[in-house]
Amino acid sequence: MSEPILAVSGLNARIAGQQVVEDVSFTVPSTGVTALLGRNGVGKTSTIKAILGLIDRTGDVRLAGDRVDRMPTHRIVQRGVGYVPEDREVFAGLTVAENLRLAERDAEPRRELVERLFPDLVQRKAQRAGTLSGGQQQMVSLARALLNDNRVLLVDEPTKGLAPKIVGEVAEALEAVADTVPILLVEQNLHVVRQLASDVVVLSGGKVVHTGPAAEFLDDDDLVHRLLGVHGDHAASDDTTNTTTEEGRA
Ligand SMILES: Nc1ncnc2c1ncn2[C@@H]1O[C@H](COP(=O)(O)OP(=O)(O)OP(=O)(O)O)[C@@H](O)[C@H]1O
Repeated sequence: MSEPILAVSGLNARIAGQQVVEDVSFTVPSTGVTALLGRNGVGKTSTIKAILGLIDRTGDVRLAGDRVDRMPTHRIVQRGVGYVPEDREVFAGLTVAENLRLAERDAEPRRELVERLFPDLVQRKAQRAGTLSGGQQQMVSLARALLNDNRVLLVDEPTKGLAPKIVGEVAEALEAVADTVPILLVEQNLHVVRQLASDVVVLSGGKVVHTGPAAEFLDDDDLVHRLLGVHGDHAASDDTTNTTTEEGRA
């Protein structure tokens, strides 16, 4: 197997004096989607922020074998770690085109690729981003990360709060994006995990409690229920597939 694009080892992070990431170790293969799963508040977002140096952390983080854990965030981003944050963070008062232009870091941004994957954004380039739907804002956020020649994308809950039809559209876009760059994906919707992910890393209480192939994990209903508090994605009812429901919200 080729070298992982991202290797996290013994990662620890604290927020406001509380340890939110504890001795976390996992790898992200150089192709495909790796899903970072867990109930609400287990430290998924904090793990991503710790990798990026957005919160204080200790531990070993390697990008294609090179240590990046002592670098400030902007250097890590320059090295090719793209971040699509949970709240999308589009500039509401700027147009779609302006939002995209601001994100261009490389001398030769991949505009054709973005236009091919997000034709709707081309149609809406003069529209102010604040007037877009949640799904469209998510596309802007993904497109911004894709403009640059990133080596890995960290994508945090891209389908959160979106209507089911739009969830499908965002998942399709992610699938196309994943053909061009490996992704570490925080995702609560297990249908989306099933569709996209080859591997899963499951957190509980800031620690890794399971890693392995995605299909194997999702097929193990008892394990899914124990670790996520929901039933697997092949269970009968749709509303049992999102870990923000049921005990997952505890
Ligand atoms: N700014 C903050 N101040 C204090 N505590 C925080 C802050 N951000 C996160 N936490 C705490 O850190 C822990 C981990 O939060 P984190 O957002 O990483 O979890 P998560 O798994 O991403 O959750 P969710 O699924 O709800 O997004 C939680 O206990 C949370 O309450």
